[in-house]
Amino acid sequence: MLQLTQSPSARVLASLEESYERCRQITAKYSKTFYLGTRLMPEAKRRAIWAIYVWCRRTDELIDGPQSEFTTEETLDDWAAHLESLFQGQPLDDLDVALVDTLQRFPLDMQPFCDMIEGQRMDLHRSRYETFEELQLYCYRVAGTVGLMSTVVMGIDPAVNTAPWMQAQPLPNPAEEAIALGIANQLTNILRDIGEDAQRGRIYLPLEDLERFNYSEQDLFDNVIDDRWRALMQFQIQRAHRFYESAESGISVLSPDARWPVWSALILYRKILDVIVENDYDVFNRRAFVPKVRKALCLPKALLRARVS
Ligand SMILES: CC(C)=CCC/C(C)=C/CC/C(C)=C/CC/C(C)=C/[C@@H]1[C@@H](COP(=O)(O)OP(=O)(O)O)[C@]1(C)CC/C=C(\C)CC/C=C(\C)CCC=C(C)C
Ligand SMILES: Nc1ncnc2c1ncn2[C@@H]1O[C@H](COP(=O)(O)OP(=O)(O)OP(=O)(O)O)[C@@H](O)[C@H]1O
Ligand SMILES: [Mn+2]
Repeated sequence: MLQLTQSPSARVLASLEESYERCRQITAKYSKTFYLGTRLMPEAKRRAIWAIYVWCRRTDELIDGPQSEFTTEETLDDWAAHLESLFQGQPLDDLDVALVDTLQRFPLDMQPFCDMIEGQRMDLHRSRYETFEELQLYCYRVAGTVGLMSTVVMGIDPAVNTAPWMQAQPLPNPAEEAIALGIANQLTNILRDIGEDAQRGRIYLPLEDLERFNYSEQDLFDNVIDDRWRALMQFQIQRAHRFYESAESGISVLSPDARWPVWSALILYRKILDVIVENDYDVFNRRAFVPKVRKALCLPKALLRARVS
């Protein structure tokens, strides 16, 4: 049984190897898609992504996990203080050891980590979003931030800037594209989990969109699947596709050894949208997931995209 919550104690912390190994196991257990993506990366980068994954997962679990009923503003303040300690090079528990090492190896900025904690704070206070603009801020905080963190680890291809007249230019920074991919993933995640979230009284779909399609909150809680719902879902799915599209050009700026992993994660996570359509938009009674074999079949396509673009 993997444990995500740990209390600091006076005992000796895990070794670096043990800590990274636990991060690997947790990533493998919690996210088949992203774990698969990391398996395609060189060792040093994949280990760093596992360490970041675990910190993100632990942050998410404060709000979504089994202990979440005990999470308050203060819990998140403590978690932010814990984060500062990590950035000062001080691990407080076994899982921190890998992240502190990662922070020493890669020039990660603390801001996206803080922003993610603020995203979780939004979940503490609200269960509705009036407009897409409000939802987009939430998506940036809980997922766009992951794009920013991951980009630092994956690195930028120095060859992108090799023309003589460009030599004085700084390396390009595909931050917007990285954020767009995070938002696309989060929108997908929201669509997949509509039923589950409704059971917790949560609606992430912007209320302005529900209104536009003349579909009420009560319809959603009653799991009504009709033409209004299908049209509303098509609209949401199209929006997510647009974010995936705007992320694509950023991948060719990344270090070549990161392109296949990111294309794979993009294609596989995006496929969840296709499965929702195949399930006739029933996100209430069926969980949209991409079967293992179908995932494997996508990998050559991702490799091709990574090579040609
Ligand atoms: C292959 C690769 C680089 C992956 C990055 C893996 C990573 C560090 C993921 C962290 C995920 C995490 C636990 C975030 C906490 C908040 C949260 C839960 C966000 C949702 C993830 C869903 O994960 P999952 O399907 O396991 O969720 P369930 O528990 O099943 O509900 C999110 C949907 C956000 C994921 C966002 C990303 C992975 C960012 C993607 C962007 C990049 C990798 C940047 C690429 C760069 C350019 C230039 C395009
Ligand atoms: N149809 C399903 N019904 C119920 N539970 C499922 C179903 N499909 C998957 N699960 C379980 O739900 C959890 C999350 O499923 P999911 O398909 O999202 O896998 P994942 O590991 O999170 O991968 P991904 O990164 O692709 O989201 C997994 O533990 C999985 O065993
Ligand atoms: Mn998942």
